[in-house]
Amino acid sequence: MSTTPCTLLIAHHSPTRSTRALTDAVVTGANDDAIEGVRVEVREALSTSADDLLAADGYLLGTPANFGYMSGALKHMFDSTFLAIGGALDDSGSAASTGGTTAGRPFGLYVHGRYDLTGAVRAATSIVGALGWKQAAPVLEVTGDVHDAALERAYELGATLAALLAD
Ligand SMILES: Cc1cc2nc3c(=O)[nH]c(=O)nc-3n(C[C@H](O)[C@H](O)[C@H](O)COP(=O)(O)O)c2cc1C
Repeated sequence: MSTTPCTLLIAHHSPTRSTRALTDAVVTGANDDAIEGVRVEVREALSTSADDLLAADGYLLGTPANFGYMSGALKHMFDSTFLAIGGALDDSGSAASTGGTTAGRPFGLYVHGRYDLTGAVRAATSIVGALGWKQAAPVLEVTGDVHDAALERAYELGATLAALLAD
């Protein structure tokens, strides 16, 4: 008898060497040989669709901090899918808390920047909070050059989310 593997979707915007190195480490960790029964899907945020998000059981989101916010690419992903994946707006047009389609699914987040990640982390966690996603690991915040310690933490983040879905 075969069982359908859970899917971990890694949706990221990694336009530079620093962000790409973190994403590569996250992906490698998620594919750790010790973790079985999880399919890892990697998508550029700009080409991540609502169907991709709906089909996943958990999420890893990666973005640089740009102008005090998440990248435009990750923002675009949420702008273009939010309502289709269970999000809702209140009467003022603000994101409203919802128990929609993807509510309860686990997520992890990694953010790279040069000096201040606050706004990017707050924006991303606020949106997925409105979707009802559950934070499954501390946000990985990396400021400045990406050294081995950060890459190890990125690997651990990927492995943590994948292991959670394998359980
Ligand atoms: C237009 C622009 C805006 C940026 N805004 C921020 C920011 O608000 N906070 C921050 O920590 N870094 C900021 N950065 C730095 C980027 O986050 C950083 O370039 C990115 O994570 C990639 O890292 P790297 O340049 O070391 O490869 C910005 C960079 C650019 C080009």
